[in-house]
Amino acid sequence: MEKFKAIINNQEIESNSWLDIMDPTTDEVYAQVSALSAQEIDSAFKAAKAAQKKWEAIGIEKRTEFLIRWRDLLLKNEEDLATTMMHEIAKAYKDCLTEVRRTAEYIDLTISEYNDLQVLTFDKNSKGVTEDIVAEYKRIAKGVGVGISPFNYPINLAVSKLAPGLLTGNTFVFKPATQGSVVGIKIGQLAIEAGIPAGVLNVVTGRGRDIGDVIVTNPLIDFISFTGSVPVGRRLMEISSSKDLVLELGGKDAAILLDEHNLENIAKDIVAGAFSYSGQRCTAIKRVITTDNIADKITPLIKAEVAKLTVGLPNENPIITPMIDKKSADFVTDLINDAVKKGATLVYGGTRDKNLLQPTLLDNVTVEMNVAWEEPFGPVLPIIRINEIEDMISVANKSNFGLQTSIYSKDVDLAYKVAEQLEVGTVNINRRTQRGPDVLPFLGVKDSGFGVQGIKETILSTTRYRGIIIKK
Ligand SMILES: NC(=O)C1=CN([C@@H]2O[C@H](COP(=O)(O)OP(=O)(O)OC[C@H]3O[C@@H](n4cnc5c(N)ncnc54)[C@H](OP(=O)(O)O)[C@@H]3O)[C@@H](O)[C@H]2O)C=CC1
Ligand SMILES: O=C(O)[C@H](O)COP(=O)(O)O
Repeated sequence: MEKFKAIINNQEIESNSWLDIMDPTTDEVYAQVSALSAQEIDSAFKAAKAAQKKWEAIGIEKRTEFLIRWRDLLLKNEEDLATTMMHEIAKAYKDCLTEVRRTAEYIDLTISEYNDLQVLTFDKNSKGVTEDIVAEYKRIAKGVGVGISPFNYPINLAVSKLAPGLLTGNTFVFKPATQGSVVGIKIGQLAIEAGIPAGVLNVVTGRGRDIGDVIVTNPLIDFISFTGSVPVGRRLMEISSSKDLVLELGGKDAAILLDEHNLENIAKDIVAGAFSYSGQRCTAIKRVITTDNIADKITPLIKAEVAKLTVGLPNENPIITPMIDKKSADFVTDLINDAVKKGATLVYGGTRDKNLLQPTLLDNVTVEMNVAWEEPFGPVLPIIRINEIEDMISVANKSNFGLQTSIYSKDVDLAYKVAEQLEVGTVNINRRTQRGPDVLPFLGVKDSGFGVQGIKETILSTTRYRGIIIKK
């Protein structure tokens, strides 16, 4: 079995302990990665700190060249990266390839967005300035960043933190999810191959519950970008040494249907939004809210679409693949059982072979059922019947999450009015919930997050103004 070593200061670390990386499809150990000690993690921060000023000083043109070389290497190695990802997280191979390509595009867009950033200047002719001064405000690096990514997009949600921060002159200690660590180490190896200097990108591996506190309490941290679950996000807020945090956490995105227009296409959109990568996406549609009349019409259409979903192993490129682990699959099964026990109608699915769950559709879900509120992060979609728009908004807003919502209606003005009342980061009218296009700001409110991601926003959150004012 192959072993992959963590990378600190561009050196592979000869650690004494190893962490098993499972293949969720076979439930066998696929590889091992270093399980770093507290001392080794501390040395990663020292390396990042030592490298930062020099990395910033080499200038934007040089850093852009390094990033382009890194992007080229990601693409050159896309098959290997996609295959690794497929084994680590059981995502369909073609979706893994798409993720690598989306990541390469993310780097290109980061470079072009950075070029569009304006330097702020003021002088005695500027509004509100009475002194004879010339003032210039440039964005500069914050310093040493921590990037912590989740399992479900191991390349994209890593590079979307790292690329903007690296481009602007920061250095990083990057901790990939355990399932996703081999890919995390591989992108670190490719950064070395791209010539990115020692200490600029350090990849530390180990179980989050063992090394997480050690990472986030290091005194050398200037900012943290985390994507993952709510409990870990909350812990970071409590204990991190830096309070400069961007947190992208879970979601319970609703699709609210206001009328009967275009139901066949909406059913297709909802199913794509709910079930891709087996629902293991923060932006997946995780509940449908609509009236009795509309539900009577759309439920059979959604059922027909769900029945078409392909189910199988990731190398066969289906939509539904085995869930990331048994604990997660058990959680979804419990949600389904709880709902059925309390009177929900099992319209489709509900069966399971180990971690491979059939896509499951539940109708007549009520607010007493856990599946109405919990984030399953798995292939189950509840339909909640509510007849008044005010009550739909109220149930949508009662969730502790506030990531995104979809509203489907032929009356865009009405949909817009509803959108204005929803407590979420983003509302999509007549489109499914999703993160892209990546140039858009991406944010959650309430338990769904803190701060904003997206290409420009990440450039902003990994930099600060430095003002220089000259009195004439
Ligand atoms: N809003 C968004 O953009 C997104 C949100 N998510 C959310 O993430 C969750 C699923 O991802 P999952 O990977 O299971 O999330 P986790 O919160 O379990 O893990 C996320 C990352 O945090 C690490 N971690 C675990 N414990 C700690 C700790 N105490 N301190 C610091 N880091 C720690 C994990 O490492 P390890 O794997 O070693 O435990 C992993 O790298 C869902 O709730 C989902 O909604 C996912 C994607 C996008
Ligand atoms: O991690 C996630 O779930 C993503 O941020 C969602 O991205 P997507 O909407 O592009 O799948």
